[in-house]
Amino acid sequence: MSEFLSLKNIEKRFPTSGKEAYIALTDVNLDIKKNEIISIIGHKGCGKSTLLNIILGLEKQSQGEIILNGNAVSEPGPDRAVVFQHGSLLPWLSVYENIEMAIRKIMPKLDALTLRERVENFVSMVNLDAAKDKLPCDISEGMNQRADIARALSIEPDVLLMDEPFAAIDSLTRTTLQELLMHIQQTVNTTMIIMTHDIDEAVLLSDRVVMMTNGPAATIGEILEVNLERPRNRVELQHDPEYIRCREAIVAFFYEKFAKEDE
Ligand SMILES: Nc1ncnc2c1ncn2[C@@H]1O[C@H](COP(=O)(O)OP(=O)(O)OP(=O)(O)O)[C@@H](O)[C@H]1O
Repeated sequence: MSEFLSLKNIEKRFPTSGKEAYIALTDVNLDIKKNEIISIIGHKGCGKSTLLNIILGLEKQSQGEIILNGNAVSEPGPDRAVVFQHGSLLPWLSVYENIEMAIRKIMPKLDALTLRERVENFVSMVNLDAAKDKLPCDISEGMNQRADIARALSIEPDVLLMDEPFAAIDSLTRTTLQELLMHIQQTVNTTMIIMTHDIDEAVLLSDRVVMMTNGPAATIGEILEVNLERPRNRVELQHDPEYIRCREAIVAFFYEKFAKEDE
């Protein structure tokens, strides 16, 4: 694995009504390898979404740079796809049409047969064959997230960014979605960056867990390697010493070193 996404000295300041700007992020440095799966975990307000928007090119950092495949990121591009907490499918298009439209935009020259095969392949990847002709409003929130993941992956991005993708989903469905994502991680070659609040989710899904300190001026506090083989089985992991070690390290970071009062 070679390093291909680097966050170098990222700082983000937001203007305020006063004289001083609000420093949301400072001195964020991270090298991510191709096909690596990273979770970024932190208390509310530590700047996860801000960092995600900077990597996507939707927000400009105040200092530093993001290098992807040797180039500085300055705007959004098809090499980065995103799944947000609340799905972002176009409500007037079916699941199939949403995925089809995403592919058409990036690969306008695909012939009709290849396009159809490609859409159906991604529909199947997230087990939505039976619901492919439904509108987003006629399927559950979990199915919307599955469709959104399929749509994001269908353009074959180099990096898939996910902003608390399962946070709005009930816990049993969330488990199913995490299982599905683990299966997808085994089948596609895409670097993934998952923003989350959920300790078990971070350990289960990731190769490394990046722990953010609290804001203002949040930064990376610790990085934890998760040395668990894949495929991973969540039930067996409950007794795995490495899983327990990772969990304890994250709990210690967030509840001892960087505890946060309820606001
Ligand atoms: N446009 C903005 N203007 C001013 N301050 C902002 C702006 N966007 C974010 N912030 C502040 O920057 C900090 C980081 O916000 P951000 O939304 O990135 O955190 P987060 O970790 O994603 O939070 P959450 O877990 O609640 O989604 C917060 O204190 C927030 O209030």
